[in-house]
Amino acid sequence: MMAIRELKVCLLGDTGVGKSSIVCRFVQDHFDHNISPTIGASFMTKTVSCGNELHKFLIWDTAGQERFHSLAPMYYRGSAAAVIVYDITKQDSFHTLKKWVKELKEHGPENIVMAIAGNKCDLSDIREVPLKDAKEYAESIGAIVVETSAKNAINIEELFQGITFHVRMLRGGEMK
Ligand SMILES: Nc1nc2c(ncn2[C@@H]2O[C@H](COP(=O)(O)OP(=O)(O)OP(=O)(O)O)[C@@H](O)[C@H]2O)c(=O)[nH]1
Repeated sequence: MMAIRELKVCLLGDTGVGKSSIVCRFVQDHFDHNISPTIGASFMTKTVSCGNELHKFLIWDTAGQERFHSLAPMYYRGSAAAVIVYDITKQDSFHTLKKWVKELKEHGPENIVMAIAGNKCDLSDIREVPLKDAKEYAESIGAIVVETSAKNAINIEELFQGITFHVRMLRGGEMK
């Protein structure tokens, strides 16, 4: 029998950056132009095989609207990884991302793997955040960084593979 390793991941970031869309693309390989803003948080799972193991992602997709901010600790506590999402066409959302990183560093679990996702890379013609800025920032905080498009299915699998890889390294090759 294959071992199942569970991995709790939460998504954080400004409203409208595409957190739910990233999860929906990853879990259901689907994209919805008319997706509604998340209320509170939503939970989904996806199990992928990796070598001789099964990895079960337990994914908490939080609501980005400011009125739900105080709920976030319930979801990032106990997470092995946080995906912090910004929209490459909105500088403000990159600023919000930095606030989330600060909060995670102050109140999040020690050793949480942070992955920065610059979403909506299909809209690079109206980009406001240069990839270079995101890379420099990610490096300064020891985070993974990737530009994604939930719409066009770009780098979504890679994002979660990167997370698995880094969580594995932190756990000394073992996904417990
Ligand atoms: N062009 C483009 N649009 C996207 C992409 N991802 C999401 N969107 C659109 O952006 C809008 C917001 O997406 P959501 O997934 O609801 O964003 P969210 O971050 O979950 O928002 P909250 O639930 O309010 O926190 C929707 O209209 C999506 O269709 C993408 O990769 N490219």
